[in-house]
Amino acid sequence: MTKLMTPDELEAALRRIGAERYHNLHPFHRKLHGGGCTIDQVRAWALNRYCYQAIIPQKDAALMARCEDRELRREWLHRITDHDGLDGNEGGIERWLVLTDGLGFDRDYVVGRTGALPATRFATEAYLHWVTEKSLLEAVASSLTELFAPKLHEERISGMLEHYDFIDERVVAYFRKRLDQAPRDAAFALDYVRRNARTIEQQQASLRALTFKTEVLWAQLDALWLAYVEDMPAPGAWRPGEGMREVDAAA
Ligand SMILES: O=C(O)c1cc(C(=O)O)c2c(n1)C(=O)C(=O)c1cc(C(=O)O)[nH]c1-2
Repeated sequence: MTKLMTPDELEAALRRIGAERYHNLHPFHRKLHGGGCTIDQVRAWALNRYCYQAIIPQKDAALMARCEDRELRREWLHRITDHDGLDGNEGGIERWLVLTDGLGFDRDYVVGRTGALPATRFATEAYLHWVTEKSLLEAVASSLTELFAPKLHEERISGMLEHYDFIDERVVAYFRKRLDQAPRDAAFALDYVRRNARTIEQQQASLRALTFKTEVLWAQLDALWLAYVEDMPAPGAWRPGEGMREVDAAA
């Protein structure tokens, strides 16, 4: 029978979900970080992943819109500016576009998302809907995949710099920045869930939220694999050569 957990037991159960389900385990990531991707597979990944980047500040705004606790809003606010930028800070979305620039994409094509796989759009939109519709606790818990992100980002930075001559420091800047941002955000969210999941139902809902989020991430990589490793892109999805800046397309 499910029993009430102590905060430490709850944290251990959350971390187990990460150990078993986080997308660092996905074969596409192993291929990407190990140097096994072609430049077009890296392009497909960066183009699709833009959809995730774009939805993050929207889901953070949705979370804040339903939040009556001023302290929580104050703490959550910087997540939006981390991505959208403010004043002198260019923001994570801009840094992501530096990555897609480095891969030769036309910015309007990336931002327009018309070349993204349908499954990528559905998965990222599902995250926004989840945060909009579920309890605040579940919305916060769904961000906890970030507990596991820094290790993955480190692997990505070193693996991609080592294996691909088209990747340099400028284009991995997005991930370097997340190495500072993600641990701070994840520590806050973890503490929030530890303190606020006080009933069996709340604890189980928090675990389900984190599981759901690992599925949002996993489904995106399944779709990439099918489309660009197995060569089955959906009709209308990006094909190599499309959406490039003219100078790169001609090169
Ligand atoms: O590259 C990755 O594997 C990865 C994963 C995740 C994640 O685990 O959700 C995030 C990010 N990156 C990321 O860059 C990011 O800004 C971010 C925000 C969030 C969130 O749920 O609020 N997750 C993630």
